[in-house]
Amino acid sequence: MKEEVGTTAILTVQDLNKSFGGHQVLHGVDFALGEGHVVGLVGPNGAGKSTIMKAVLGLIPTDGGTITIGDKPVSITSHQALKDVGALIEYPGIYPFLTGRQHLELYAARHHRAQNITSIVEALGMTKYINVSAKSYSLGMKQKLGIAQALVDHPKLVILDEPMNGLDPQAVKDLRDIIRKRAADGTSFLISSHILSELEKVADDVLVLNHGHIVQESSMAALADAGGAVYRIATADDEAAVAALAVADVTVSRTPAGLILRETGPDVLNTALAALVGRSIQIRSIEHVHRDLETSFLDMVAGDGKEASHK
Ligand SMILES: Nc1ncnc2c1ncn2[C@@H]1O[C@H](COP(=O)(O)OP(=O)(O)OP(=O)(O)O)[C@@H](O)[C@H]1O
Repeated sequence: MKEEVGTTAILTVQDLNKSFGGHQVLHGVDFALGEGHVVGLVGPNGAGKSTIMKAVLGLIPTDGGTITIGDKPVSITSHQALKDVGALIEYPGIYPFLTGRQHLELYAARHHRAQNITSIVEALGMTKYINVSAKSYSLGMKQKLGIAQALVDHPKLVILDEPMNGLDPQAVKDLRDIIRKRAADGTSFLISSHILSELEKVADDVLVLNHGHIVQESSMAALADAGGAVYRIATADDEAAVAALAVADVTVSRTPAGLILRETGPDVLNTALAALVGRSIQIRSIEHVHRDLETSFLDMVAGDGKEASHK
């Protein structure tokens, strides 16, 4: 029978702090992950995503705060709670002379071992090479094996750090289907990814981390609805455009795809266009963009050097 998916927290992180040397990388991080929920952890490079995941897995010492899985604490010296946790952090641990199947046999401890292995191998499309030694695996094949290792034993909590790295589109879809199916059966997921469009398809909630602070914690739907309309403006000279907009008191985020303008008031778009036209800056295109995770994310981490924010 299908397990009932409730709101019980399977993972609770409270006031987590972490420094490396004198550099504090996590500042009072708090969040909870409910049973059957898929939470996306996003943030710029170096924001502290992997550090959170390593702390949750008891792989690194922390500088205060508590981590609880189920009702048991986790720390560098307390790993009992991790029995029911599957994880892929940074790079999959691969032994070149073992076959894929032999790897999975190391991780599949429970009843229905052979059946669990066959099922994850099929779900991730690994059947053709699962009996071949892993030294011949491509980057994507190794990544799939790492994901399979995390999932094969049907853990209650799964932590995946950049799981889509190196996966082809079919494998990305296969992974998405597995995550949604397992979540529907009560498995909880914490997933970091820079591929925000993919994360958006699979996560229920999102945590945005910036410089070690959680700057936003929201359901994916609420995030998409938050704020006003968003426009992407392509100009012939973005640098000059940013300067002209600053003079006009308009805030934009600068991205490789153009300037992202958020409609924070009724006249913002008109003011921006007037400022650009007034300085004879050629406008190549203007597009009303769907307010997705990417635009929300760019707004939230704006002001970090690449983005231009003027008041
Ligand atoms: N072992 C370590 N020793 C010293 N500094 C570290 C160590 N591990 C991480 N850091 C630092 O901690 C900060 C957070 O790193 P972390 O790997 O958690 O970021 P991230 O959000 O996962 O980044 P990315 O998106 O690039 O993977 C960075 O400034 C990083 O240099």
